[in-house]
Amino acid sequence: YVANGQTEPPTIPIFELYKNKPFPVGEIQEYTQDFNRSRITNEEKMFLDGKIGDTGFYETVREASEVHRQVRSYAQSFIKPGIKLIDMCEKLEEKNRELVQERGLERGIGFPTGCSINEVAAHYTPNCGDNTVLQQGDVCKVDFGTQIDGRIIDCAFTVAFDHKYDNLLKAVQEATDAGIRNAGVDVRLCDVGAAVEEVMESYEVELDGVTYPVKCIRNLNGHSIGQYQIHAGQSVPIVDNGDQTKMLEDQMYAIETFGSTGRGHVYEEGECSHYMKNFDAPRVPLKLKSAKNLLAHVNKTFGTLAFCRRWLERDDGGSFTVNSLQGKQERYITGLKNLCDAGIVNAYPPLVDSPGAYTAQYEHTILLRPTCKEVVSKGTDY
Ligand SMILES: O=S(=O)(c1cccs1)N(Cc1ccc(F)cc1)Cc1ncn[nH]1
Ligand SMILES: [Mn+2]
Ligand SMILES: [Mn+2]
Repeated sequence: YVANGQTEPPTIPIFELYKNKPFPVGEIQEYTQDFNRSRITNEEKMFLDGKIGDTGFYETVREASEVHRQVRSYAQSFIKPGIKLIDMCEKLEEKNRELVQERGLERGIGFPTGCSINEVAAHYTPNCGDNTVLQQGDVCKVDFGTQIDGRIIDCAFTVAFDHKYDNLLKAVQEATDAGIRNAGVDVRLCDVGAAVEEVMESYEVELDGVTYPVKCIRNLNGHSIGQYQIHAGQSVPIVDNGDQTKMLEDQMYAIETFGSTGRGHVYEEGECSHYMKNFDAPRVPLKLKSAKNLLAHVNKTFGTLAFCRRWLERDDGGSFTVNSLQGKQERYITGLKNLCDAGIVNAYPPLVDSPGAYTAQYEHTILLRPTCKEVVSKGTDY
């Protein structure tokens, strides 16, 4: 059937769906603290906002957000115990490509589909050959991105099938919402962290007879987002870390919080799947032919967007070897290590709390517009 023009499951690209209509506006929040913003009049704020609007920036971000909402709604219908994580990611990514009407670097997937499980908090997506299956008792963080013109929507939610985790998920959803409410132009980053921490640590969760306080994972944070740059330099803490840096007007932010029943601290651990070119990569001469070929492929296919090993094996993958006798996997592993050692590509290994811990995440992308705060990725689900 068709609901407001879209099929079920969704198959019509969002651009087509809104052919001559404006894309849906995100959730609008007024700024609470009006620090030195009173230095500019409302007329000036509206003028600035209108100028940005005229560039098409808001329409671009709102289109990508609607793609994200429809992709995650479809994903929520098939993310069930027994599904192979690799199939889950590929099905979600295929729909993401379809609804954004993928076109090279102009529009497509923003970064790898994270599906980190239990004590793994972030940056896990299966590499080829990983046959991990989602289980009934798992807590899975689904974190994926959609980008148009390099404007990346970074938005994530947690899936758990056992209601024993309800309080953990509620703590994190409320903490992320508190972070979003406290964000604003000229707001100090540490004050956002403090607001998150206060909400998160007001929750506890009872699992199998043991009661755990929900802890913020203090070394994970949200971040500013730039064009084709998922992390644009500012980190938004989820605890009060004393960072007096102020949030910026006209800046996009990912506000994400993580709750844990474990240490509340993650380490980089396990096989890496997530990689991304250093935004300010040095131009160094490469000796290895496979590295040279791989870098050419990365520049063409991903640019400065994050990618994962699985995507290097997609049939549009270039030829990274001198001899094609090597299997697909070996073809790029050596080259990839060479690019990382040369400081051209950074590796982002899984971020893991203590064994037996359960971690949850919620994340939205927000715009600090001159006139208001817009939670562009807000949906009816979260
Ligand atoms: O942890 S981050 O590296 C970070 C750096 C400084 C502050 S937050 N990171 C950005 C990123 C890095 C590599 C990726 F492949 C994808 C994303 C946050 C994030 N991961 C998923 N969603 N949001
Ligand atoms: Mn994310
Ligand atoms: Mn993020």
